[in-house]
Amino acid sequence: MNPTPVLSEFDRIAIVGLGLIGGSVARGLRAAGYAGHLVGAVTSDADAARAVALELVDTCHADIAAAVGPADLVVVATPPAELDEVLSEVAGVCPAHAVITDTGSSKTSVVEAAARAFDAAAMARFVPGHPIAGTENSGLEAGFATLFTARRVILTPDETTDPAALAAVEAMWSALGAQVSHMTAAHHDEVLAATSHLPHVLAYTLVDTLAAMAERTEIFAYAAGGFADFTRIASSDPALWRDIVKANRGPVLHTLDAYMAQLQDVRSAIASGDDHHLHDIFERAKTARDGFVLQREQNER
Ligand SMILES: NC(=O)c1ccc[n+]([C@@H]2O[C@H](COP(=O)([O-])OP(=O)(O)OC[C@H]3O[C@@H](n4cnc5c(N)ncnc54)[C@H](O)[C@@H]3O)[C@@H](O)[C@H]2O)c1
Ligand SMILES: O=C(O)C(=O)C[C@]1(C(=O)O)C=C[C@@H](O)C=C1
Repeated sequence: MNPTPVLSEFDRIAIVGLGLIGGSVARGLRAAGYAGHLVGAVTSDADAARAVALELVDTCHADIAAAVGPADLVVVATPPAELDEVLSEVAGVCPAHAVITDTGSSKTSVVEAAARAFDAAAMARFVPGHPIAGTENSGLEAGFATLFTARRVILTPDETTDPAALAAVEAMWSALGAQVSHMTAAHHDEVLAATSHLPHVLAYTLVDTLAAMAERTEIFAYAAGGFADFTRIASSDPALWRDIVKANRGPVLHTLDAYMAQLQDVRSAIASGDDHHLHDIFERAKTARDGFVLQREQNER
C-alpha cells in the first residue's frame, strides 16, 4: 500500500530564504515524502545554483516573483530586516488561492509588517508561525531535515485567519514532525522574550564582558563545559539577533529588567554572605530546570 502523499494538495511550495530554517523546512518536507515541486527564492544567482546543487529545492531563483508566482503555499524564512520588502513582493505576485506563512522569531512585528503588505484577502490566508527550534548556525548549508522533529511550533492566527489556511500550515509542520500550538502574537512575544531572546542577550553580554577581560588574561584557555554550554548561542548571527531584539523591544526590556533585579538580589546575597537565600535561589532554579529537561525528554519520546 502506498503511504498517503504528504501535503498532496500543494503542487508547488515556495520557500523564500533557504538558510537554517528555510533549508530545514525544504529538507524536512522531502524527507517526509513531499512529492510536489519545491521552489526557493534566494538573494543571488550563485546562491540559487548552490541551493539546487545541495538538493534543497528543485528550482531556485534570485527573484521572489519567479518563485512565488505559481506557488500554492509560500513559506517566508528570511531575516526580520528583510520582512517588509519580502512581504510586499510576495503580496504583488502571490496567487489568490495561495496560503502564506512565516517563521519569524517575534510575531507582533511580523503581523504588523503583513498588515502593511497584504490586502484583507491575503491577510486572511497569512498564518504567522514560529518554529521553536534552531542552532547557532546560519546560511544555505546550515539546515537539516530533523530540526523540527518533536519540537514546538507556535502559530498566532487571529479571528480573521482563514481556517483552511490555518489547517494547511498545521499540516505542513505536522509533516515535519513538530507539535503545533496556538497563542496570540502578544503572548508569544512575552514568552519568547523570556525563554529565547533574553538568553541570547545574556550569552552575548557575558562573552563580551569576558572577552574584554581576556585581553588582559588568558581566561578563555581555562574555560570548559560550563562556559561552552552557557554561551553556545553567542555564536549565532549577530545581525539576526540585533534585529530580533529590536523587533521585540518592549517584552525584551521587561524580562531584562526582571532578570537584572534578580541578579542584584543574588549579588546582595553573595556580598552579605546570606548563604540561605543564595541556596534557596539556586535550589528553586535547579528544580525548575530539571522539570524543563524532563518535560523536553518526554516530548521527544
Ligand atoms: N536561527 C534560529 O535558531 C531561528 C529559529 C527559529 C526561527 N528563526 C527565524 O527564521 C528566520 C530565518 O532565520 P535563519 O536562522 O534561517 O536565518 P539564515 O540567515 O540562516 O537564513 C536566512 C536566509 O534568507 C536569505 N535572504 C535574505 N534576504 C532575502 C530575500 N530578500 N529574498 C530571499 N532570501 C533572502 C539569506 O540569504 C539567508 O540564506 C528569521 O526570521 C529568524 O528569526 C530563526
Ligand atoms: O538552539 C539555538 O541555537 C537557538 O537559538 C534556537 C532558538 C532558541 O532560542 O531556543 C532561537 C531562536 C528561535 O526563534 C527559536 C529557537
